[in-house]
Amino acid sequence: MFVFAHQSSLANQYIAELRDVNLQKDRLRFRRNLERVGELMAYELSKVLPYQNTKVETPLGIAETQLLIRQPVLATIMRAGLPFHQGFLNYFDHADNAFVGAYRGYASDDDEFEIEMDYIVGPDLTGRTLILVDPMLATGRSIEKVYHAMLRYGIPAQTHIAAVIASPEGIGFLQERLPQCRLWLGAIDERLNDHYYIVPGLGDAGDLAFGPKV
Ligand SMILES: O=P(O)(O)OC[C@H]1O[C@H](OP(=O)(O)OP(=O)(O)O)[C@H](O)[C@@H]1O
Ligand SMILES: O=c1cc[nH]c(=O)[nH]1
Ligand SMILES: [Mg+2]
Repeated sequence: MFVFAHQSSLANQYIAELRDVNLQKDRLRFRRNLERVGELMAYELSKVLPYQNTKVETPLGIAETQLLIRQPVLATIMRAGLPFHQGFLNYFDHADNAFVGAYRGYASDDDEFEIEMDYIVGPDLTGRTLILVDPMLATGRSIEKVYHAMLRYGIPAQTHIAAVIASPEGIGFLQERLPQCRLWLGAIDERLNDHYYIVPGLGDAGDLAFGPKV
């Protein structure tokens, strides 16, 4: 498991700004910070992907380098995942992409919910590197449901899960249910509250990025 908060870097400043209740009023900055964390996390993740030796022709000769054998598939969950996804896509700029519409559906007045999923589109995943990106890993139920739904497009060679803020409960859930997936996290917080929100977390990432919904 990789965690930005376990080492010193600028990523922690961007995450601090995402959490800051005053800076959150600036939606553009909130979205851009999700994107910036996505960019930095994409770079860290790129270090464990397979590369091949390659030659590139310059105006003056031939340079030897290593390039990714194949670009990954980036998959995200709307809404909050969109700016984070864009950060990954800025760096994996030739990636293929998948999008999923999934959200917490509340049946009644209580806090219990089912993950509703009503839109999914993606490329053939057979043998690919799949990176599931969603800024909030709370209970882990959204990611788990989306991972299984994605398998209709084929079995990936490896799967990475990227989140900005995670709860210990969500991490434990995914480690039990999806032990084959590698986790890339910005920070691990204290706990979930009674509404299954991460504490201290940052609040509702989708609303902060795009505005309240009814
Ligand atoms: O780990 P979980 O308990 O499943 O919760 C995490 C989910 O909650 C958020 O989305 P939300 O349902 O708020 O939708 P939104 O992005 O449209 O606001 C977040 O982006 C995750 O998808
Ligand atoms: O803390 C949380 C949990 C789920 N979704 C969010 O946006 N925040
Ligand atoms: Mg939300």
